[in-house]
Amino acid sequence: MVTRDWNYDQLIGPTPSVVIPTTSVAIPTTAEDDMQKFRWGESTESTRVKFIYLSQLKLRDSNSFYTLLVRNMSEITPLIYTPTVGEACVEYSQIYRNPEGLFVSILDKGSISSVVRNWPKPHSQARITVITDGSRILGLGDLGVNGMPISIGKLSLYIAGAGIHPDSTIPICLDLGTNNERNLSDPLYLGLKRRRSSEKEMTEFMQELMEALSTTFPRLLVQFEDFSTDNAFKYLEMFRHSYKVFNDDIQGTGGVVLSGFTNAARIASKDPNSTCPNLGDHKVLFLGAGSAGIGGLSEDEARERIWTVDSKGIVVHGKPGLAEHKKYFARRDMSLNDVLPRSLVDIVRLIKPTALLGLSTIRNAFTKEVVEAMSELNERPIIFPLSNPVHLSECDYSDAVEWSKGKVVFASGSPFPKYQYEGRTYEPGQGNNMYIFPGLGLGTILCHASEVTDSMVNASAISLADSVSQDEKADGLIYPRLHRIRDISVEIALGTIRAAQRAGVANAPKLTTMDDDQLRDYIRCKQWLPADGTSKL
Ligand SMILES: NC(=O)C1=CN([C@@H]2O[C@H](COP(=O)(O)OP(=O)(O)OC[C@H]3O[C@@H](n4cnc5c(N)ncnc54)[C@H](O)[C@@H]3O)[C@@H](O)[C@H]2O)C=CC1
Ligand SMILES: CC(=O)C(=O)O
Ligand SMILES: [Mg+2]
Repeated sequence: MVTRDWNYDQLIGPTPSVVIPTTSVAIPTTAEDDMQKFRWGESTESTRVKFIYLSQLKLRDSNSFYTLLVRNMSEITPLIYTPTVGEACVEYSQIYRNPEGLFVSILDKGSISSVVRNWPKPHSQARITVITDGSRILGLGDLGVNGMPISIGKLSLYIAGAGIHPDSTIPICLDLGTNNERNLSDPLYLGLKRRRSSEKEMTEFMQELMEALSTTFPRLLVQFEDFSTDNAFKYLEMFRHSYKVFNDDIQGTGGVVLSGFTNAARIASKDPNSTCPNLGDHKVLFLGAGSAGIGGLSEDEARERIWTVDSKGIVVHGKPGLAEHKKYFARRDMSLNDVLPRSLVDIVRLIKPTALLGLSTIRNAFTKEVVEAMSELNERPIIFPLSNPVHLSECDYSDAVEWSKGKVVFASGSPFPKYQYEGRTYEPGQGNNMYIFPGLGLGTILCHASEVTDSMVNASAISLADSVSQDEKADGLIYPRLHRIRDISVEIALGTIRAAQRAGVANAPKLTTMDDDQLRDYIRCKQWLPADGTSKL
């Protein structure tokens, strides 16, 4: 007999009654306690139960759920998004309780249109879908249909962080098979027990899917999420000029990294208020050359200042079999015949970067030696371990502070707690695309953009960088605090709309006649708030 691992009986029962006070709501343990548990990704039974509880609350009383989320973004986000969502994905077939999104299977090929038409909410209201094929969920690899909570979690952030109406969102997970042996042999696995489709079959499927979605939901913006790197680049290129689509891991991550790096460079230049830090003084080393490491930074000047390192060492031009997406940043000033260092610390000593960014999924890749080498080279070393979830982070915040003696300018993909060092409290940044996609999506939707251009992504990054307040700057932050996400999303949407207008892809003429303050007000009044429950988007 097949048994499920956990006893969830306590979670079944009447609708949880949650009283929403006018001030912040306390969850059973303190956020600080939870943050300690998230350290090293030790997602406890307690955080899992909270994930399930919150999912159930959303289904039964979505108004209370979103009120709780909007009023407690910093505390609740780690429970519905990284790191807890990673654990939820791994265990999704075990903890599955109710349908929350749309599964489209390779077996539906030929009749995808009739499947998407089953979506039970009004089709004319659909505005945004997050689609994953589950092939690279965070840094956890191929999880197949267990990737559904990623689409759900990202859309919860659209709703709470940008003010998109819940009924305008469609979480989608594609079932194209899985190459994950654990799933294939798990009797409870919810997806197809077959290996992933061939490239040809998948491409035909994707073409049919995009056609079906755009016909059924004419105003839908598509966010591709957590596709394996080869497919992430391939389908973005294939569809970006014919449908409203962007790839969060390539473009959203590019935007959030550019934004955080710009502010970090301001700090490193000792002028946090400078409008234009001299980025030409910087050298950036990326550990990880996948979709997240390569995306978004395609300026010619930037190419000279960027080195990428993959599992085989520094990525050098002319290497036989080099993946297409790695070629752009492959170094031309190094040759395959050079004897190049292999260890990261030796690479750091050779290149002397001002910034070290991790998108490698290698836990603890930024060792004490590496951080010390960065600190010897730089007065304010910029170190961003961006891999998710927490237990795959290249470096822990407390270690980065200790090893750099408090000099580090730090942002991680998943949240770390503040850290006390020599009588001072240090606060980390969270360099996660969750800061970009809600505002980028909101702006794209509001101006009826026909496509998402690189200039719109760049504008979203600049708006995010400029959103850091004077107080936040005084505290050494390079990203705004998360509780301000709705206001930040307004600024990002504004930047996105203006860029869409300049690029000639916006289709809402009345927005062009508004000045920036009028446009801000317009965006704000379009944001859905759980309390009033009205449909605005
Ligand atoms: N903070 C954020 O907003 C985001 C973070 N990510 C995270 O970035 C990570 C990578 O994502 P993708 O680029 O899509 O994955 P990927 O699997 O395509 O790329 C991983 C890269 O790391 C390299 N790598 C693996 N082992 C290595 C080693 N021992 N030494 C050096 N390099 C090594 C690989 O060669 C590859 O280039 C994931 O953990 C993901 O969660 C992804 C998107 C956004
Ligand atoms: C944050 C995100 O999109 C990722 O880790 O894949
Ligand atoms: Mg992602």
